[in-house]
Parts: sequence; structure tokens; C-alpha cells
Amino acid sequence: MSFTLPSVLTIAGSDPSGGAGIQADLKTIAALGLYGSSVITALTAQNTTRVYQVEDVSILMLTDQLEAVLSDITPQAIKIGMAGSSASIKVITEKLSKFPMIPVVLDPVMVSTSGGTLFEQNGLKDLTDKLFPLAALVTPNIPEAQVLLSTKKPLLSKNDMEEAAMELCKKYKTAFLLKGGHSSMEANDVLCQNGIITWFHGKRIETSNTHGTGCTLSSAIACGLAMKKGLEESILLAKEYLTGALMAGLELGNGNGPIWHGFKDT
Ligand SMILES: Nc1ncnc2c1ncn2[C@@H]1O[C@H](COP(=O)(O)OP(=O)(O)OP(=O)(O)O)[C@@H](O)[C@H]1O
Ligand SMILES: Cc1ncc(CO)c(N)n1
Repeated sequence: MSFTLPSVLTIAGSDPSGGAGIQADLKTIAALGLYGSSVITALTAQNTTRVYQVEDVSILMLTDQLEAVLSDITPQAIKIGMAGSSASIKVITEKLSKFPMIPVVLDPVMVSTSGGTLFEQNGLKDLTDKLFPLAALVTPNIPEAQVLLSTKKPLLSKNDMEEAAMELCKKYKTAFLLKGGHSSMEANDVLCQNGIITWFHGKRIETSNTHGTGCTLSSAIACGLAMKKGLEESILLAKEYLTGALMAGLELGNGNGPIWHGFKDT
């Protein structure tokens, strides 16, 4: 008996400790029952405690990876995480613009949970000018939203988050899910789509093992879109999966540990 599966492509950086980046994305996609392919933008040497080193793959290698995957196992949705340099962003934009019908979820990764820099700010203009217009959804956390809005305002209250999501939506003319993991409230995320605000409520789980939560959420949303679910339903399902993976209570590593992507099977 043969079968096929919807496929999700992740374009992101590698995390050798397995909790974030490409590794988190592929685990999420497999756990949700879809086929995952991956294009690596950068290698990182990191673990749950810190980022040791970051090295972009060559532009030629990035180009060939994108061509190899897109010409063969064309995905039904794409997640972009750590985008790499301005030059990488240009290649990704050029290749993806040939597939305008594939929905893109863009996680504008800037800093790791452990505090390491994963994106050079001089690439910011290319990220926002070139990649944002390709995205069906952009998923910043609170510090990333502050950078994108050029503000130091704390964005801690419900009202602050709603206003920031609205401003992001207006400024960059696409949908934004502002994630509340870094707020002092429950783990609530706010969506602004076409000027309409929708909240996604999540219970805050008392843990410091949150390495890769953002990567997991964005790739899970891409899975929903690949299954032809609407944006709101995809976010709801992604939050539910992420909450389960956090609640599983995995303890690994000496820092902000990973979550358990395989919790559904145990
Ligand atoms: N302690 C927690 N309990 C429940 N949900 C959480 C917790 N921390 C974060 N989340 C959820 O995880 C998702 C990612 O949010 P967060 O703001 O932490 O993103 P991030 O900083 O990009 O993640 P990452 O750690 O991968 O860089 C959001 O849906 C957020 O609500
Ligand atoms: C490769 C990579 N992408 C994203 C993040 C953000 O969690 C990380 N720590 N590492």
C-alpha cells in the first residue's frame, strides 16, 4: 500500500543540541504526522546554556539546497526561522517568490533563549523589506517586536501587546502573531490580521525549559496551513501541541532545557 503526505519545508539554522532550529522543526512536523524537509541557512554551535558560534552556509550551498527541495518535494507550507545574512535573505526571497501560492510562516529569530545573537541587525532591513512581504504570518516574541517597532516600551500588559500587534500589522502590511512568552502574564499570544485582534490563551507552565518554543510554535502553525486549515485554527492547534510538549516536563541539559516533541506517542 502506498500513500502520500502534506509536506512542510523549514528554512532555518541548525541547533546541534536538538531543542531549537531545524531539529525542533523536523521533530514537530513528524510528531504532527506530516513530511518534513529542511534547508539549513546556518550552523550554530549551541546548547541549552549558550551559543558558542554561528556560521552561515555558503550562498551557493543555500541556493542549491533550495533548488533541490523546491524542484522535487514541493511543500504545502514553509516555515522560515534563522534567516542568516542579507545575502541569504536575498536568495531565499528570490527562490520563494517563484512559489507565491505556498504559505510562509516567518519566525524573525534574533536572539536565542540563552541570550546568544542569532541575527546581525544590519540584515534587518532586508528581512523586513524582502522576506516579510512573502509571509502569511510573522511570529515575533516581545523583544523582537520592540526591535521591529524601534521602541524600548516594555509591551507587558494586554493593552501594550494589542497595540504593538496592530502597529506591526499596519507597518509591515501582513499578519502578526505577537508571542507572550516573555510577558509577565499567562502565555497568551495575540494575532493581528487585517486590523482584527484575536487572542490565543495559554496557561503559563512553571518551567525554565523553554528552549525552542518559538521554533516549535511556528513550524506547528505551518503544519496546520499545509493541511489547508485556516490561520486561526492552525495557531490554536499549534498552541495545544506546544503546551503538551512543555507540560511533559522533560529535564535535559544544564540551562534552559528543551521540550518533549514526542509527548503524543508516550
Ligand atoms: N512557560 C510557558 N508556558 C506556556 N507557554 C509558554 C511558556 N513560555 C513560552 N510559551 C509559549 O511559547 C511560544 C513561544 O513564545 P516565546 O515568546 O517564548 O517565543 P520565543 O522567545 O521566540 O521562543 P524561543 O525560546 O524559541 O526563542 C508562545 O506561544 C508562548 O506563549
Ligand atoms: C538555530 C536556532 N534557531 C532559533 C533559535 C531560537 O530559539 C535557536 N536557539 N537556534
